[in-house]
Amino acid sequence: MSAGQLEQILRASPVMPVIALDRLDQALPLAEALLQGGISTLEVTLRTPVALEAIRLISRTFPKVHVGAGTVTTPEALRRVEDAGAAFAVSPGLTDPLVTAAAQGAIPLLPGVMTPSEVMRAVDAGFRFLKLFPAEQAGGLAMLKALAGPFRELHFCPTGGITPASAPTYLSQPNVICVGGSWLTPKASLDAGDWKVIIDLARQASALAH
Ligand SMILES: O=C(O)C(=O)C[C@H](O)[C@H](O)COP(=O)(O)O
Repeated sequence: MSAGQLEQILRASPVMPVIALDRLDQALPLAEALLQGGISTLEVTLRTPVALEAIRLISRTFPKVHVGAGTVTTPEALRRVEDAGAAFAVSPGLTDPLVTAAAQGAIPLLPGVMTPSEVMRAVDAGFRFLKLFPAEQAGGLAMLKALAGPFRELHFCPTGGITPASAPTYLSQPNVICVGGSWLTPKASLDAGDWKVIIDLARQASALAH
């Protein structure tokens, strides 16, 4: 696990698109559209059967893209995404087996937390970059402000319920390194192959200040 590597990846784009791909042929045009719009870090969730192949394809084709794997909940999933070429992994939470697997693995993990005790557990395990998930339900901005008191050295990527309207306020919080969201990749645009919509959404998102 390398915190420096993860920091560089998370700082690369203010918004990390959270992606669920239904078809493998969407992977490359989508990565290209996001890149054209200025977004170079993306999270392909393991929610669909083509996710692993999509990660493999994107990482081989676009060395400049930091392609991460989302919904990594088990050591086995972590090994599989590493083999597929993922640059990092994201989990909605954190378990003891995942802590062990991340420590032994070669790619950094961004674990999910939503309470102070979960934050403390993640810190004990050596993590400094955390995903606040589900961000809005966990208390959103007010929660992040409260966490900044006792946990000064931590950086969060809030994800879950964030919108283009709320993203700038989240990003203005000193303890927010980037935000995650699915709004950059609407299913209808993916299905229609409407890459222009996605380029525009990515342009707007990449123009947001960190
Ligand atoms: O599947 C996972 O592991 C996830 O990471 C969940 C995502 O973070 C949220 O589904 C994104 O939420 P929205 O932006 O509100 O759509």
